[in-house]
Amino acid sequence: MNTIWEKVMSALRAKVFRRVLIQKVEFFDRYKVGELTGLLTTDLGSLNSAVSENISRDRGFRALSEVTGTICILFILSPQLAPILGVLMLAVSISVAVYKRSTVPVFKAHGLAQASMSDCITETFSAIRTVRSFNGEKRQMSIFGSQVLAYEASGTKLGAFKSINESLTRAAVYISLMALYCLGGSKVKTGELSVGTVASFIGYTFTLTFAVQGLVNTFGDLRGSFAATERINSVLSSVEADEALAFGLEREIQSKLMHDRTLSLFSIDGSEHKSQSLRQHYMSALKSVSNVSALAWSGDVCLEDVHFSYPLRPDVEILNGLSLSLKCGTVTALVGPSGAGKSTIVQLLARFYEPTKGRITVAGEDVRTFDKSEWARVVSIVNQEPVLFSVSVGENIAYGLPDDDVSKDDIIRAAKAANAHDFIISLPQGYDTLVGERGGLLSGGQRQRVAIARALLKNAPILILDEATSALDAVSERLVQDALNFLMKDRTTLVIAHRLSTVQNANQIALCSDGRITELGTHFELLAKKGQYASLVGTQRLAFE
Ligand SMILES: Nc1ncnc2c1ncn2[C@@H]1O[C@H](COP(=O)(O)OP(=O)(O)OP(=O)(O)O)[C@@H](O)[C@H]1O
Repeated sequence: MNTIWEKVMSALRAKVFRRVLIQKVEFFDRYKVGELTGLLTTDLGSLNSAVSENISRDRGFRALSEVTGTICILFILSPQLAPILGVLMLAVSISVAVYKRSTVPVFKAHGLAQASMSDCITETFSAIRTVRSFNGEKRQMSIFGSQVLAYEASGTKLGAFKSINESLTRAAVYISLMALYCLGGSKVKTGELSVGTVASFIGYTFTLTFAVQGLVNTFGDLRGSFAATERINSVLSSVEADEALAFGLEREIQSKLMHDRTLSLFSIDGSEHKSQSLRQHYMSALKSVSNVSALAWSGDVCLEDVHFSYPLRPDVEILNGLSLSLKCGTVTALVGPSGAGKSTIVQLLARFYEPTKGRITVAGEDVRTFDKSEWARVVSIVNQEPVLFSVSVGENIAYGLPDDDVSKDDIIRAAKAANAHDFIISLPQGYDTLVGERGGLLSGGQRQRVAIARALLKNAPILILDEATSALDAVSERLVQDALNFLMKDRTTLVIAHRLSTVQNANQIALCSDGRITELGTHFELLAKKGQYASLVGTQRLAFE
């Protein structure tokens, strides 16, 4: 039983993880990392312990059989006393259950206080650099301090409720026993029952008391597990899964199942038949995947009359009729004031979100006709703060590529081209050195060069550089810029940069303002226009030739 339950739990954990993973990006805008972590740890943990204690390890069944068995014995011993005892026990159980129900808000508040604490921890540590750079330590400590106090207060309240619960239960049990002594005593006095029968009856009553208590606890645990299941369901049903991603993922899982048994936990089984048939319907609407890459290497990427609002703020239109053509194999720089929508364009090109109106095409084909896993393969993004994973440098460079497609030589070649090889071989274990959580054991410039090596190895035809060099000192910036120039060669590149000096060599510069492209041309053409771009350049007081 135990083994079966552990298997069921592993499968459930994997299914919940998969369901979270394939949600649309807006799902992750809505929920905090800590909340989602809680779903997979605390909620599934309480479901696991409730069921494994009570069903898998038979505690609940044992309590149930003990209660039934003892009641039978009591009936045999004394058919007159047993119903009276039954009524008393039932009254005790009902009052305990009612009381426990009234403590649900206290339990909930305690759970929420715990979740807030874990949110604060996740938020602080996952953004430690931002905290450092803004001297935010004191602020975070103060927030965490108030959450610790709130947790302490809810813990104290919960403790008080628990002890009242315990005292009431015991008082009720002893009152029942006293009533039984009095009643039994009077029956012995009138000769209706023998002393022995009453003594054994009282002995069995103790057994029944403990068994009933066990049963009440089991119901309490099961109620907790229903609450956890309800929470998991309510979070997962709040937005739709991203079918364009789910389909590609499922196809990849199926193709890898032969080699990787752990993936079988994540594959769709018969119980998800409905979503499988939906996915097959979706699949039939998709174009053949093999030509995405060919199209992206040979055709322009165009945003055609794109309108967009973030799903969490549907009434605020961020892009309103934006059109821009990224010529194949050339560099387009996107500039504009803060909040104009530049990063939003990146998110649409990466297909984290889809336009609300208009379309994005590659060589004339709407990108929505390709599944997202395939699309992800043709787009590389290098951010200002690249995210590295807490594995080795080499594994980070090869991240996401099939193991059998990448050799150590390929990794070294990419690292050399990204100006990263020299610093990597000076690390204690070279390419096998672990980079720490989010790459924290490397400097900012080193992390970027690893990210560039990763993009080089991925060899995607479309490249997006989002403010890639703005956080670096002069030496690192030169190393990173050289690596980027190599990376951009022959790729359709979109560069977003606030410092206009870094984009003057782009083939075209697009100025984004109020959710549209308002100026388009080369650096000198736009300067000659004396429009918004020229005044932005003026504001930045940069010395151009
Ligand atoms: N996930 C989101 N949900 C809702 N609104 C968002 C979201 N992300 C960005 N916005 C809003 O969209 C608008 C455009 O933001 P965006 O990040 O695209 O601007 P930007 O031009 O890249 O700015 P910056 O140069 O400062 O990075 C802003 O008003 C921002 O508040």
